[in-house]
Amino acid sequence: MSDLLRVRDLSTRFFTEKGQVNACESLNFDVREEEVFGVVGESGSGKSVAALSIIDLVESPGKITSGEVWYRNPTLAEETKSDRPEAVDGEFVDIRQLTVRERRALRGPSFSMIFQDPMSSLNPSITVGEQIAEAVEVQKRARSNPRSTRSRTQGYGLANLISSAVLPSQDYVSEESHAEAVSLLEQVGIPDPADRAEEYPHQFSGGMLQRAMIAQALAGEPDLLIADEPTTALDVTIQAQILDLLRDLQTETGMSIMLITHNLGVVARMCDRVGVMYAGELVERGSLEDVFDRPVHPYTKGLLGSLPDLEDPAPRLQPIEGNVPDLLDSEMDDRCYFADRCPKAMEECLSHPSMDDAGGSDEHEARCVLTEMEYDESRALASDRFERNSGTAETEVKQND
Ligand SMILES: Nc1ncnc2c1ncn2[C@@H]1O[C@H](COP(=O)(O)OP(=O)(O)OP(=O)(O)O)[C@@H](O)[C@H]1O
Ligand code: NI
Repeated sequence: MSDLLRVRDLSTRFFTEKGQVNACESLNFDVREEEVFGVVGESGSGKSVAALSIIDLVESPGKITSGEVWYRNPTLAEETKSDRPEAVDGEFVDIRQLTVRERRALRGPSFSMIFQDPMSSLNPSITVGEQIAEAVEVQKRARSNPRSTRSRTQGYGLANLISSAVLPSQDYVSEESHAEAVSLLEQVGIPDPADRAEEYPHQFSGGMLQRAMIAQALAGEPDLLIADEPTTALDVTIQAQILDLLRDLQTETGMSIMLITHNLGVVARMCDRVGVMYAGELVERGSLEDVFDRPVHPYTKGLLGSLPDLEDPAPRLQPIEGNVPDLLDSEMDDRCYFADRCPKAMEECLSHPSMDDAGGSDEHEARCVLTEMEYDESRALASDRFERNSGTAETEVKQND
């Protein structure tokens, strides 16, 4: 399969009172068409910020500070080529070079996102059917417009304007959109969809709400669905049902899914390829088999640790001693961020390891010196030695400032 998305050197920072937080540091990865790409890592490793950065939903004090997000869309590429050739590479468009409006217009028909908490996407005071019908309506305006992207922006803006300011939303949703909403509810496995469409979110169970949110996200027929811990809040049986649903929908629609999760059982069950994040960076990526059966990075190995049984949907990441650093730029030394927790840290780990980023989506890569050398016990960093070293490094940084 060819790539749908090529993320290059994407960095996102939060400018806080404590200082600059490097939440995502020069991310490089591809998402192929029709695949499920998993992103795993401990809490605070930057998974959600990475997702939000792709669809341009990072909020202040956060800011995308660099990088490119190349999205394969021949129509958009054709439209963009004439006035912004530098934003186009063959059938790919760097969405970071589009205007805010243009990027916003891609939400729905190109990218949509679902979250752990369905109520972050659903409005409690509007019936479920109505909300999904609105999403359908927005999409229809976009599609009916021949000059899709730029007009799509206007269509989307207009729909928003009408729904939010001029008319109550119920008035502009056509019968047809309503019928489509019902069929979407049916598609995501909601029984009696016509009746359930008339209900409000609070009348739905957790699993049904999750399905409704998925239906809403599908209304735009997105090329990429980003699912951020979509099943974490659900009990195990419902989790499995929702994951099966996502897998089935992926197959039916041919969309790609970027699945963010703590749960390695979920990754094993769902994903074709995996990226492992640590301290704002991708530290390993490759096919599910590469990463799970032949992990290179000690962090990945640590996560996989004593993973009991991949069939068991419950396993969580194994706790590794120590914590994810808090990603404050001033406190991040120029060395492997995992070194102080790593059982295989060596002298070489006192400089920051690189990862081969030019490699395409077929490559298995890890950000670790162990890709270049065998572990050598005589070069091991004793923990006191390590602390002394990192202390020195920090002092040096401060003196340079
Ligand atoms: N609004 C914000 N202001 C300041 N820092 C933030 C903000 N949002 C996220 N961060 C920081 O960015 C880093 C990455 O956070 P992110 O939410 O992406 O982690 P995550 O891997 O998704 O974790 P979790 O598994 O807990 O959801 C963290 O250090 C977090 O503190
Ligand atoms: Ni998160």
